[in-house]
Amino acid sequence: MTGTSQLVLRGVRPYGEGDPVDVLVRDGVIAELGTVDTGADTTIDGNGAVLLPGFVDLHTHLREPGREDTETIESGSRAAALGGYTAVFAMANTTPVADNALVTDHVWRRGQEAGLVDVHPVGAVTVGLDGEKLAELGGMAASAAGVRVFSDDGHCVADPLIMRRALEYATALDVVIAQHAEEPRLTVGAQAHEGPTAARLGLAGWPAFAEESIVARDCLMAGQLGARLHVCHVSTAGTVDVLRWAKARDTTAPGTQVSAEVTPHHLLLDDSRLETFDPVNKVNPPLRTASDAEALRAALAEGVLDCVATDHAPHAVQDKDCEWAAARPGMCGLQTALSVVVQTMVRPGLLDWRGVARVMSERPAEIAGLPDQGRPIAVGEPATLTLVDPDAEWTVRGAELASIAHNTPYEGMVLPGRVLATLLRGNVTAREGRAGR
Ligand SMILES: NC(=O)N[C@@H](CC(=O)O)C(=O)O
Ligand SMILES: [Zn+2]
Ligand SMILES: [Zn+2]
Repeated sequence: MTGTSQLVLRGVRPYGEGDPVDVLVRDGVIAELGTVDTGADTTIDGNGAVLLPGFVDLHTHLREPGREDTETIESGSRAAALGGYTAVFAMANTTPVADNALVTDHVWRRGQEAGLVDVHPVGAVTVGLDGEKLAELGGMAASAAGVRVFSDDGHCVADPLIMRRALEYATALDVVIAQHAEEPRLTVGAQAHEGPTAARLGLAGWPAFAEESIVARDCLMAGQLGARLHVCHVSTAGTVDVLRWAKARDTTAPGTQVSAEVTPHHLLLDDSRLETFDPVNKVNPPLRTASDAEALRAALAEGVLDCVATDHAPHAVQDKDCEWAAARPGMCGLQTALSVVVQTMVRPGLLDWRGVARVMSERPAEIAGLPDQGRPIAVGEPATLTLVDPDAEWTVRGAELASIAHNTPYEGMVLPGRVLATLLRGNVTAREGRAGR
């Protein structure tokens, strides 16, 4: 599908607003918006579908290098394009760990070769994710990949002095530290959200305050150091309270010091799903209570939570289809994220399509400092776009997803909202359920 110099989207509604218009794309850029009489090499009929800026995922696990049996940069890129994404941030917990420029440049280059989505490597904060020695953040930031986000995700940067140093380096380099907030001393052997459900099922608890205490500590440090902190996969109502407080006391431009993401699964699911003991529901941080999920939805609508990030975490059958305690935490999310957002936020009236553009595209692009993503839909802007049928419903089938692993907690669920097409700088990267160029 590549090589198209001129393409028309017919009858689409930017941000779901107003009457349908046509969009002429020439050489990767939006050339006309309105009624387009020009012919084109490719025409996509929108039939009134919603046009949004391409989605940006700040948190995805692509598993290459090391676990290509579960996901590769190529297969994950297909899943991303099909999910409406035009940029993803690939977490550093690979084998080898992405804690140096050799690995991050490799990930970047493989992403460019696949060419379906911009794959931005996340650099590790500490060598080997061991939490003890800072990685060479400057080397990764200055390399071809130009790493802008650093995280030990999968692990918490628990040592406060290491975290302090990381925040200081991040300020000097103008990059962001994304923290997986989990006080490890409070989650030894933890299997599920600490509460009545875990107690009844006999699963060791992962208390809410193991997350909240780290978020509070890190917000205090970021505030006093003037550093930028991004909080990964917020899962509790208490963390929302801490973030609301931290954002209110930010004396620089609001929202510059601390930002936060929420996953689709923490918006939709809760720990009542654990009754079946199906490890497909095992994830880190764990599914919390229904009232936590409600607080997360309200906070996303309010802006206390900045964006949605998938934490797409593919795992092999043998690592998921086993007894609960032995199963790896994590769930696939790239192809279902938009639908879960439509289900939990758009249908109940918590977000309109402008709001979806904000939480799925504009804010994540801002947080990571991507200049050409999350842009307005306007003449002269890059044609990096996602076309969504808001009324379509579909049944999730793990086996039909583009990821190599199939661990989805939404198996058999009927979800609303479907990605019709994804464009990356004018190239059609997904269309009618097929990814490619
Ligand atoms: N979320 C998860 O449950 N798992 C992630 C690691 C992480 O995001 O902490 C993974 O790499 O599988
Ligand atoms: Zn994590
Ligand atoms: Zn993760």
